Amino acid sequence: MGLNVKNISYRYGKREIVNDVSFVVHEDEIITLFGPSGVGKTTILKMIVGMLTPQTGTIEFTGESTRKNTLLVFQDYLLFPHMTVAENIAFGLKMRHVARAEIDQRVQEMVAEFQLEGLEKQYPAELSGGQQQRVALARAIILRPKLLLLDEPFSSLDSNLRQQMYEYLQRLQAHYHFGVIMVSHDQEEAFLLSTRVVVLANQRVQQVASPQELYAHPANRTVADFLGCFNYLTGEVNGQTFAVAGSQLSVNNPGRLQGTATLLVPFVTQVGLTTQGGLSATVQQVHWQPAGPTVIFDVAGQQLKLQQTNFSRPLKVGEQVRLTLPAGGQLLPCQ
Ligand SMILES: Nc1ncnc2c1ncn2[C@@H]1O[C@H](COP(=O)(O)OP(=O)(O)OP(=O)(O)O)[C@@H](O)[C@H]1O
Repeated sequence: MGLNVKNISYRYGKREIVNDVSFVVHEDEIITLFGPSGVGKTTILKMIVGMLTPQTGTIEFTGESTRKNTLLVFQDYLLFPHMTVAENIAFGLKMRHVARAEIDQRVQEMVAEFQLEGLEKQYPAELSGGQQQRVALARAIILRPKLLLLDEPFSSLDSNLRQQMYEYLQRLQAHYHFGVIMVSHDQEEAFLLSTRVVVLANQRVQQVASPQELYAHPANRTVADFLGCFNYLTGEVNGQTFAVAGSQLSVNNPGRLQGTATLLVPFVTQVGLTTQGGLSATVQQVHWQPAGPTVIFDVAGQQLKLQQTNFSRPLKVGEQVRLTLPAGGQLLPCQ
């Protein structure tokens, strides 16, 4: 089961929303469409379920997935206000004329899965946001979708309830086996839940990668900026070395880069202190945090922020240090 989205484009009137977007969803994956507001994430979901037709490109369902067993759950739940919890959950099966006894048994299964016991006869207005969200998911999962599309499903929930919903989603996915395409602009959520993330910006797919890969190797400056967790050190490339502030660093030079370039240094890079060589820096600020201090260095006028967990000794504001960065850092063209 899965999905193959190939080169789709969509315009509202003359306004281009998405252009040449491609990605695949494999069996049992959680894919997140991740990008700034208005980039076209909901538009892509609507094309997948057939509410909109792409002006170019194709959307192919593979394996057991079909458009019929693909369900879209909207951000605002859209529960029927005049129906009880049990009636809301049963609704889709009723529409499919499933036998009463089977409906009752499957509703009970969903009520148990989503811990909605005792709420079966309540109306949506009598439920908390988290309970409403569970009913909305139960109402979709009872139909045994092969692909579940979730449009910012957890955005209205506080962080504790979100954590609970993540657990529900992962547990249910493992139990009932369906692929998920989720829309989010919450990075923590996208990274925590997704097998792969589709990063969208400027009408296009910028990168499709696992959270780990995105973090280690953002494809370009747009992705790095959107992730927002990198320093950019500008210097000069010479072969496999990179000179910044009079220090030579070993880098992962893709070969085509020469001259001025930017070294990506993730905030969480673990650096060492040395007395010889390394990168010369001045400690500008030190902020205590439970997982280790965040230290801001000045590197010849460029700022380097590191969320370090294991400096070999406490650092003092104003002191000069020499830092050893891990070899093989990623260079991007200078912008
Ligand atoms: N029916 C419509 N007619 C014209 N423009 C529309 C229509 N629906 C959406 N748009 C525009 O298309 C763009 C993409 O909308 P879409 O809802 O797909 O973005 P999104 O990435 O899901 O945004 P958000 O994260 O804010 O939900 C937006 O600029 C929106 O204003």
